[in-house]
Order: sequence, then structure tokens, then C-alpha cells
Amino acid sequence: MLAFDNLHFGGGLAILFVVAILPLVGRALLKPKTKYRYPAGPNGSPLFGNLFQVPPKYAGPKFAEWGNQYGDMFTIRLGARRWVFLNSMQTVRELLDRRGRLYIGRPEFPITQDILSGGNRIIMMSYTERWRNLRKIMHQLLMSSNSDIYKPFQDMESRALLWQYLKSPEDYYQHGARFANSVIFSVVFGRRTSMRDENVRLLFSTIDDFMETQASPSTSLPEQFPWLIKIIPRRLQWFRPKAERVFKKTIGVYASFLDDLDKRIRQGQDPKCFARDMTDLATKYGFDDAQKYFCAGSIIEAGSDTTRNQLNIMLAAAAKFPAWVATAQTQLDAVCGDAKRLPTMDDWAQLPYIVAIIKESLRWRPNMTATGTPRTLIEDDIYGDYKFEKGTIFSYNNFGICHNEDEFTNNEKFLPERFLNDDLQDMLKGHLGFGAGRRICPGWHLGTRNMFIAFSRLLYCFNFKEVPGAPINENEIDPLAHDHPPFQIEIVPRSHNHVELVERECAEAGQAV
Ligand code: HEM
Repeated sequence: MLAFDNLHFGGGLAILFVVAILPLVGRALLKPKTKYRYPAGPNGSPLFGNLFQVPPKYAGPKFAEWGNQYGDMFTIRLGARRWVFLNSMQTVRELLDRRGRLYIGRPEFPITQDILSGGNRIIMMSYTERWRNLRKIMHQLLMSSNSDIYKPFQDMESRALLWQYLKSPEDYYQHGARFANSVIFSVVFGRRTSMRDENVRLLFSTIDDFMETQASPSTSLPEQFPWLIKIIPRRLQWFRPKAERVFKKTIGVYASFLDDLDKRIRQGQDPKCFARDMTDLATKYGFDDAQKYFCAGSIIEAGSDTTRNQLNIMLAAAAKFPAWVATAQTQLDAVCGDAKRLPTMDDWAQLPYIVAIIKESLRWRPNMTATGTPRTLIEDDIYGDYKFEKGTIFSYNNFGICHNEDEFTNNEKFLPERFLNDDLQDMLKGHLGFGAGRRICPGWHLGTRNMFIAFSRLLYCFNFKEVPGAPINENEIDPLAHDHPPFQIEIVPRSHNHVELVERECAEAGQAV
């Protein structure tokens, strides 16, 4: 979808201006640069390239189709920029992993990063010293040796999750959102959250604002023509007022998290949380206030929505393919008995099937990134017959690879068994759910532990069914469904004993939020 929704008179003028100069720029773009050689790809229009062939939502199947047509790689042009898509696990491993040093930048996002995020969102940051410092802070916070620190929060919040599923299963999507948000908020700011918190509601609305603008490569016309921003007079930039408003709102929400922490400390509380160390580290690296706010806020944002979506994906798969749920429950019952006790993180080694479910849920449907996450090449590179120019954008064709029969047989089915192999315990192997190379998700360890505790407990205590007359469309699980259910689903306790177990073990955690 193009960013024409709030078009006003200034916007109209700007578009006239753009249309007038595009032919000149188009000619320059089309000039062949014989030094470089790129994989083939679908034809597009001279000026906009393939921009209008990309569906604005749920673009995965279109990219899978191109992947099937062109093999290992294909090239498209979105606006002014050339994108190469990698269509096999092998090319992703070779280019993004083995040559990760080169494939480490991010493209320019002149609206969603420079204006809407004030240049501060780590996910869209180019390869700069600030990005390197932020990654160091994230690693310090999220490294696996810290897992004992976040384990109690995951235990408590997953108990609250079960309680809420029991009491109001129709709000399952909100309970998942609260679970994910409260774990990361407790780790970073030392406080649990509830969906009634105004700040949590505002946080999710800032994520929506951001994702709506950024989600698809074709979301916004000027974003695909970065030079445009530089030449359109500022007062004619029709996208700017909204982006600036969102930036202001986002900074306000993030600042309120740190202000609230300061207030609690002044009141004599001594919350043990990472925000305190993070602020010291950010000061050490010379971050200004906005950069500090985004450092904390980005972790909350990244840690909340991804786990929430992953829960929705697992639920959809459970309702559509009940056979694997029965296998999971047999293993859970063997370890925890008949509603005797809840699974815990210490059961990890005895529950390999749950670990396989985590990996299959990351493969079966993409979380936020059906078409992968882009990165830019920071030096020229040669691969086989191809020669790529520095600055070219690369992405892994996430949906296309995961739904290619040569990579995954019976790819449409949810089959955790496919991951029951020697690589089972390497949570980054065999799928692209956490990305690849040096931009890989730094929160993968926390993310997988979130999934383990939530998946195992939910599958132990509940059954999931499609609602008659409302089949789940697994190709359209809305990743931004904060205020409405992404699909209808029937959630029922497995037995009276399981109800009693949840009442007994989870009431305290659940009633407090
Ligand atoms: C189910 C859980 C999660 C999934 C599926 C997920 C997925 C992803 C993906 C696909 C990327 C892009 C990687 C790339 O470009 O190759 C990413 C980046 C990132 N993730 Fe996660 N993530 C999850 C949980 C988390 C958590 C819990 C945190 C932090 C608490 C986190 C923090 C980040 C950050 C900061 C980045 C940006 C890294 C960069 O650009 O350098 N994620 N994540």
C-alpha cells in the first residue's frame, strides 16, 4: 500500500513534482553498468520496477512463486533500489552467514527510520559504530548466561497466561500479548504489566504505526526512492507530519518507561532490572536521551510482538493439525503425569518434541517477516557468475524457502518431527525464523525460552479446535492483530483435573494482572 492515505494539497503538488522528474531519473537508473552481473528476475515497469507486483499484505506466496520460477536467486527492483532475493537455505548460509561481514548493512529507510524513529531503531540501523555499540548492549542483556535471571518471570507470566486462558479464552490474543510484554518488561524495567496499562496500550499502538508504514517492501513510495526525500522541499513532504507525530508519540511512551523506573527508585524501591545497567552503558557510549529511550524501548518492542505472534502461529497449527498436539500431549503426560504438575524449564531435555514444535512454528508461517529482513552489501562481492555492487540490498526469501518442497517435504503441513534430528538443540539451525548472519536476532535465546514455557504449559492444559464455519486461514494470520483476534479458535481445558491444576497453580499469578 502506498503512503497516499493522508494525502493533502501539498502531497498532490509533491507527486506532480515527482512524476515530472521520474523519467530523467529512470533513464539514469536503467543505464547498464556492465561491470556487475545479477540473477534474472521478473520484468517490471521502467520507473517503478516491480513495486506494484508486490502484494501490499501477505506477500510471501508471491515471493515463493518467483523463487520457484527463478531458482537460487532472483533480482527485482522496488522503486529506485535493486533487491536480490536468496531462495535456498544453501545460498543464505553461504552469503549471509559465511560472508556475514559483507552482508551486514541495512538499506536506507528515510521515513520509517530517519523521521519516524529519529534514526534510532536498531532493526533498521545501518552498519555504524552506534549499531555495533547497541548490539553489544543487547548481547550483554540477552546472553544465554542470563537465562536464570529471566526464568522466574517466564514462570510467573506463563502461569498468568494459563489462568487467563481458562477465564476468558476468547481474549487469547491479548493474553499472549500481555505474557510476552510482561516478561520482557519485568526483565528490563522490573515491573509486571497488564493489558489495562495505558502505556502498554500505547506501546502496541506505536508498533502498529511503525509496522503499518514499514511492513511490506511496497508500503510507501518515497521509502523506495530515498533520494526523493532529499529533493522534495520539506513543506511538501506529505508523509512527514504523520511520521513526526509518530516519532513524538513513541519517544513519549519510551520515556515514560524510564521515568516510571526513576519514580519507583526515588520512592525507595530497588528493582533489580537491566534498565539501570543499560542506562550506564548507553551513557558510556555517549548516547543522547532519544537514543537511550530507543535502546530500552526497542528491546520491549522487539521482545513483545514476536513472541505474541509465535503463540498465535502455534495455536493456528494446533487447531488445524490436531495429530501433532496429541503426540505432544503424550510426551508431556509421560513427564508431568495426569495433570499432576505444570511443565517447567527444567524439563527441556525430557521434552524434545516441544523443542521441535518451536522450530516448526518458526518455519511453518513467518512471524513478521514473510520476505525476510533486508541487508545491504558493504563491499562489492562475487558469487558464481554474479558480481554484486556494494550497496545492493539482499534478503532471504523466508516464506519461499520454507514452502519449497526441495527444502521441506510436505511443507504445508505442521510436522514437528522434521526437526527431530541431530541439530534439534541448535535453535538457530534448520529455519530462518530468527534471520541469519550478523544481523541475526539477538533475542533468540529469550524468545525460544518464552516459547518453550508457554507452548508446553498451554499444550499440557488445553485443547484447540477450529470454530465450525470459521476455518483459520493460515496464510493470513495478521501479525498486527493487537485489538482483534487474528482468527477464531475454540480453547477448552483437557479435563477437569487440568482445570483444577490451573486453578491451584496459577490463580495467584493470574489474579494480579
Ligand atoms: C519468537 C521470538 C522472536 C523472533 C521470531 C524474532 C525474529 C527476529 C528477526 C527475523 C530479526 C531480523 C534478523 C535479521 O535481520 O537477520 C530480529 C531482529 C531483532 N530482534 Fe528478534 N525475534 C524474537 C524475539 C526477540 C526478543 C525476545 C528480543 C529482545 C528482547 C529481540 C530483539 C531483536 C533485535 C534488537 C533485533 C535487531 C537486530 C539488528 O538489526 O541488529 N527479538 N528478530
